Amino acid sequence: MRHKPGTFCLSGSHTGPKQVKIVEVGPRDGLQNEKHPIPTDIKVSFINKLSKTGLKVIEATSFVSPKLVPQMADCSEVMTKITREPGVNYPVLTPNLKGLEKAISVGVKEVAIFGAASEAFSQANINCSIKDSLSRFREVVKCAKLAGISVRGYVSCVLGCPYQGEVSPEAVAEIAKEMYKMGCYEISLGDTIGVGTPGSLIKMLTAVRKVIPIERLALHCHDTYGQALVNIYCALEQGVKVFDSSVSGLGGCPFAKGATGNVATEDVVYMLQGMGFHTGIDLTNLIRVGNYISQHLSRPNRSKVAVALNARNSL
Ligand SMILES: CC(C)(COP(=O)([O-])OP(=O)([O-])OC[C@H]1O[C@@H](n2cnc3c(N)ncnc32)[C@H](O)[C@@H]1OP(=O)([O-])[O-])[C@@H](O)C(=O)NCCC(=O)NCCSC(=O)C[C@@](C)(O)CC(=O)[O-]
Repeated sequence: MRHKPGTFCLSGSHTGPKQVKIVEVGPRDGLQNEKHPIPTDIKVSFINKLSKTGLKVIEATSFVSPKLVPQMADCSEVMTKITREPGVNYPVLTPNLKGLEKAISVGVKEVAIFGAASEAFSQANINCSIKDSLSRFREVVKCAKLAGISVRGYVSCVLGCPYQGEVSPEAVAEIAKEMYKMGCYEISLGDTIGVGTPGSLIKMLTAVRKVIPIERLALHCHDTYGQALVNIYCALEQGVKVFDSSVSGLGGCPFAKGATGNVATEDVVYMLQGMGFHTGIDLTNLIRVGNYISQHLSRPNRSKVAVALNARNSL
């Protein structure tokens, strides 16, 4: 059941299934930009702990150039060492066939391709034009499907680009449509630098939902300008039911200077649970995992909910 925009009901009188999917991107987006090498065993233990919180999707790592993103150089080892819990999905990023082949060799069951709605960001991030990226992605999707692997698509810079500034909703819709047509089962719309507001978000979603069913869309918010939760609320009202987030608000893209972490999973779960949505996630346990990785990174937990509950309950 889909709400008509504007008819979403906070009070709980809505009778449809109040389900949402959270895609935890902490181990990948959260850690990829960390300057100091994080030992593989810490990453593995982080993922294993996340697997016990009720999260159903944990993006574990990325199969990208180790020269460009050294923190993800141990991708194969991470995938080999983690304990894969039944019912939990561990997707990884694969920008090209080389990444896909490596991922397949360690038993990955789902991959994500990642493009951008901005030409400048595409060049900076994956070293090719949008047009060339789409040809690359078509090959990746084709081979993944032959191997029985599902593919998610990311579109970066959907609400603004660190290099070119404004990005038109039509440009976002165009690349999202191409990724959906080539066989991505879900398209995650990334506010890479966290500049979006409900105003720009609604314009962008209005364009994208004309070409892709809303239930196939996910929202991926960085919280640089503190707009992530309100944007998620707004997307919920529009009918989006999949949200990417990072425990403890970890995150950042090496190719998007100044962008801060993703919205904190703890904050998203707290808001959704308060609205009566079923997430299946144990918030207390999740906060403990956020504390664990924050301690390892020698920094405070960046989730407001975690900070509040840590102070109250000594978690
Ligand atoms: C995309 C490429 C690979 C193209 O890189 P390229 O330079 O065009 O590729 P190439 O085929 O010319 O290869 C160059 C070198 O990279 C190696 N190489 C090539 N491919 C791979 C691979 N898969 N795995 C391991 N190594 C690889 C390849 O073997 C070669 O090594 P050399 O001969 O120089 O020693 C490169 O530009 C790259 O890795 N970029 C990193 C992109 C990245 O990880 N960005 C961060 C993630 S995206 C993100 O954070 C945004 C998102 C998803 O969260 C959503 C949002 O917030 O908006």
